Amino acid sequence: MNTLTQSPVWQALTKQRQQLEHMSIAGLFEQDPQRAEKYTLSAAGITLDFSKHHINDPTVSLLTQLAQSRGVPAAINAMFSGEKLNNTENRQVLHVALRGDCKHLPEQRAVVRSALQKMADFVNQIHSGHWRGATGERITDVVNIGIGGSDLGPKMVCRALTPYQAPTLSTHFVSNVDGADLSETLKHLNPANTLFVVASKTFTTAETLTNARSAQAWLNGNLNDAGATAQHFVAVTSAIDTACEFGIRRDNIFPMWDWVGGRYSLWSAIGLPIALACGMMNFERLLAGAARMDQHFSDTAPERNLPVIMALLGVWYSNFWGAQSHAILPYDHYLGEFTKYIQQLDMESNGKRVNRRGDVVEHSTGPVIWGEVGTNGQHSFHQLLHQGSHRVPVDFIVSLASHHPLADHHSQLFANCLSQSRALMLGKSFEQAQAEFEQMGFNADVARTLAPHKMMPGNRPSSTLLFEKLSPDTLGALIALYEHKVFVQSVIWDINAFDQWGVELGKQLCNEIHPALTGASASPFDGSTNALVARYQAHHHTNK
Ligand SMILES: O=P(O)(O)OC[C@H]1O[C@H](O)[C@H](O)[C@@H](O)[C@@H]1O
Repeated sequence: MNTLTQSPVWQALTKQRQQLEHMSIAGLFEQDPQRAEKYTLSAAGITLDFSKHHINDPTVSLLTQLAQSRGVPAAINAMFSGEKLNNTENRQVLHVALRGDCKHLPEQRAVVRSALQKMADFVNQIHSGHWRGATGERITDVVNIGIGGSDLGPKMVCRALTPYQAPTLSTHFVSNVDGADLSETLKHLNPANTLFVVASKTFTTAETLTNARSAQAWLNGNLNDAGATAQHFVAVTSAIDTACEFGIRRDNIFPMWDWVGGRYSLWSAIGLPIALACGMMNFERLLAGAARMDQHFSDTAPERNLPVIMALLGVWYSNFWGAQSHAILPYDHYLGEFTKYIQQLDMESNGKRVNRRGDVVEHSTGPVIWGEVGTNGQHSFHQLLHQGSHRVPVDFIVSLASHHPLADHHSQLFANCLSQSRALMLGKSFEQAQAEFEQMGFNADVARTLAPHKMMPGNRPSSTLLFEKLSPDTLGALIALYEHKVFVQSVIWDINAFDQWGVELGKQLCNEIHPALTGASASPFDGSTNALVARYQAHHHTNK
């Protein structure tokens, strides 16, 4: 069998790139008046305009052929049927069962339904004030202690759904082992009104356990009650016995399963802070929005399939245009944590260098994901997007209506978003730049000298994702869209998107270095590490 890069479709795409290199995106619009309409798709309340890309009909046709030839439709079917796609950990990949009917997965649906009921009962107890802290007071603050997938998803969604939050309950997120994170959070809180959610699929993550122990000491110390954990701590984990050993009551433990990956888990009880903050009804709307995107993904042909198209565009730029990064720029204050969330989703899933059989791949895989909300980024890194030497495809994300129709803020925001994608595409010619300098009063020689600095090459690609208003349903669909995009790319690259062995070595080494810092063990490391350990020891010795 041909390797991926030797396959006829790959070779044809390489030729396509050579042809399109000489055509500007703006020129493609002139050639085809139907272009915007043709390259716009909608599903589950989300519209994707992918017309501002280096593509034409033959490109789209070849890219969808690539998806077919790599078995994307069969892989989608395999995921929804519960096949063990996570081959290195021998696990199913069933985050879709957390939010859809999945009639053929009755076992998973039954446990999911019972977990949702347990969440609903708990949310009701907290909201109604039936659940009280150890001193009899109501809970007013929830602190989620978790990291990675047990933090980024619920944190991102809670911020995104701020307009849906109940005013009587505040949510806080502590993830970093840096004591500043926990201390800065707790200093504003009253232990009598505080509930901790310890979120850890494995219940072995060092940062989470360290933070949870310190939170427990703060609670018990302040309430002068060694038994306060029972009313102030709940856990979400698949390691129920370990959580019990920590002191959390078995009744107060919400389940997780090995068929849900950490970075795909916000739909499970890991989403408890979302349900507490926004109510169970809004949590279920989030699930329903994701389920609508799941249905579109599983039922739609590749050329009309939003996640597949987004995945193929990513492959097109990573593998054929040499793009090493991808910017995600939400023009939405509430999506302030969205790019960080997608960073874990994409980079932990597709940041791999071997295929499913362990052979080193001969092409690039997942890009560096980065970005920030607009318009803030415009006054920071957009300079590089417009004139830098890197090729960075962009996703712009924007809503038609704001939760805050304040004067003309939203029309300004929307106009800025459209201006950026247009500026990236059109650029500014040398002549335009020179003429602008002459209009400013510079003579022709000076204007010519300055013009290269103002000139912008343009022809830089972007997609625009549009929806009516940021609601739980829309957000659910948007997240599911990116999940599936990442999955499709992994299928095309033949990598396992569901393990993360690359994070393990750092953890192992930390277990060796940490005791050396306190002198509890020797320091047999490399010269640099030994010297840095010695500096740490010297500092702590002299400051004793
Ligand atoms: O939920 P936990 O088991 O505590 O895991 C938290 C996180 O840490 C790990 O190191 C992985 O890199 C992440 O994928 C995971 O989400």
